[in-house]
Amino acid sequence: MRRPIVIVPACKRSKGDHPTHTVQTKYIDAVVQGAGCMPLIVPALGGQTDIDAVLSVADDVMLTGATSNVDAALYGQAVHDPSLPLDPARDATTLPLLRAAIERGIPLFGICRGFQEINVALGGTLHQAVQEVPGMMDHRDRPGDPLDVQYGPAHRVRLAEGGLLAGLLDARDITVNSLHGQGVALLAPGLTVEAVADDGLVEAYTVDGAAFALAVQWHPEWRVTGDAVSMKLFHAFGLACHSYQERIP
Ligand SMILES: N[C@@H](CCC(=O)NCCCC(=O)O)C(=O)O
Repeated sequence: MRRPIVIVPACKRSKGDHPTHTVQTKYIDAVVQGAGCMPLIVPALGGQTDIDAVLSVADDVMLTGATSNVDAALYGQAVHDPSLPLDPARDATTLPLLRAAIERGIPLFGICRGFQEINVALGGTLHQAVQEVPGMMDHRDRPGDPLDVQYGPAHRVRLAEGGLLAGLLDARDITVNSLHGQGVALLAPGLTVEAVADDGLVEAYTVDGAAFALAVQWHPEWRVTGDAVSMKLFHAFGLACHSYQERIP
């Protein structure tokens, strides 16, 4: 049997003078080495995307992280810091795509920006600058640090008792990396919290009623094969893809 196909929507960003559609290699490698699946990159075509065509070949959808922010207009707010990058082409691709995937029961895995996209797509909102919210930690990385430091352990998250993650990881809490300035403010209806940081920020959730629809604010794709927790997450994700593939001819 062929490997399950994981749809990975790209970011649209300029490389010099040329607009490009890009996905970071670590996400692609994690799908192959962590989940045992075949990634299929989909360009950020926005409204030109034929969602039926894309999902007709999908056994899963994985939404990656990105330095760009989800446009605050999508949850009814003005952009707080206009100096930070946006990616409207990605927003216009991923939000309708993930809604359709959820409606069809296609497994979904969101990471960082992907975690934020799902929340916004389903009616939630974001803190645009978590570090400016009284009582909240600064969840950002320092771009000048070496990557090993940026993606290194940053803070504890407490896993929801009886939740998917607590069962999957057989743990009450784990330490995660942290590279985000935005975060969940209002959790969308139909999402169940799976993990929270010590400052109360939601760090993971699942979509109610879905066979597998998990989103995490941290980065389990980072050097996935060297991290037991990350491998458990991607292995579970891969099993969900195989189950979906076997269920749908
Ligand atoms: N821009 C959002 C999301 C942050 C995010 O996805 N960070 C990771 C970027 C690099 C990578 O993909 O590893 C925010 O700041 O909250």
